Amino acid sequence: MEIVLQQLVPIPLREKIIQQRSDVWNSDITFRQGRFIKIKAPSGTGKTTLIHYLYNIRYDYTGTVLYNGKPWADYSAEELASIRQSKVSVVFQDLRLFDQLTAWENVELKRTMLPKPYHPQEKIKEMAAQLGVTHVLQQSAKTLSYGERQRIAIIRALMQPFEWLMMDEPFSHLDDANATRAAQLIAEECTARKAGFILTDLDDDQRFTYHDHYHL
Ligand SMILES: Nc1ncnc2c1ncn2[C@@H]1O[C@H](COP(=O)(O)OP(=O)(O)OP(=O)(O)O)[C@@H](O)[C@H]1O
Repeated sequence: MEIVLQQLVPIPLREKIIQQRSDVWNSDITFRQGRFIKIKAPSGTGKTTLIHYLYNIRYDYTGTVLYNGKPWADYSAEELASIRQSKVSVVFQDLRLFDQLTAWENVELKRTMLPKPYHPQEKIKEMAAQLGVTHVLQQSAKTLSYGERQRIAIIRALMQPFEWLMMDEPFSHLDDANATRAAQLIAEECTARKAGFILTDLDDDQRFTYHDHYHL
């Protein structure tokens, strides 16, 4: 199980990329399941763009992204929906919580997407306690601080089964202690599923033992 990038170049960034060296853009690389992969890049070099290509919600690129040997473009809408329910989970930089729902409802919605949930409901409480967000679970998501929203988005992403977990600067608004606890939880969940983990960040991140490092 792998994700392969072949000569991927974002059309809006084409000029910039041609002038600079990148491990990812305009290269052939393979992300393998089970590995922890760090993608480091300064602001504005395309971390969010890359995550959107890997999750197949943005298509303004040349080159190819192959998921398990098949280009994203060749998957049907039904196949893509199924992949997002059980194979690929994501924490976007803008988190994308449903503001009109409570934090709990945001997580529960994801947990119950499949008829047979991956985690029991008690797991939400357990993870919320670990990440110090028990007291906000019944609050509407729009009233949460950004750091609380980040922790809820992380818990939400861990509720579904997945072979790949992608996170775009997931700790940007967390203090060190909470980031460390979140990283521990993420690593445990990825290891239990033998999943691949892709994290983008501005800095060197010491919270995971990465197998692969790339500079965007
Ligand atoms: N649809 C678009 N059209 C034109 N330019 C775009 C488009 N989307 C992104 N860009 C530009 O591409 C560059 C990379 O954007 P992106 O959000 O992927 O960067 P990033 O590395 O995630 O940045 P940050 O660390 O600040 O979040 C930016 O200069 C942005 O302005």
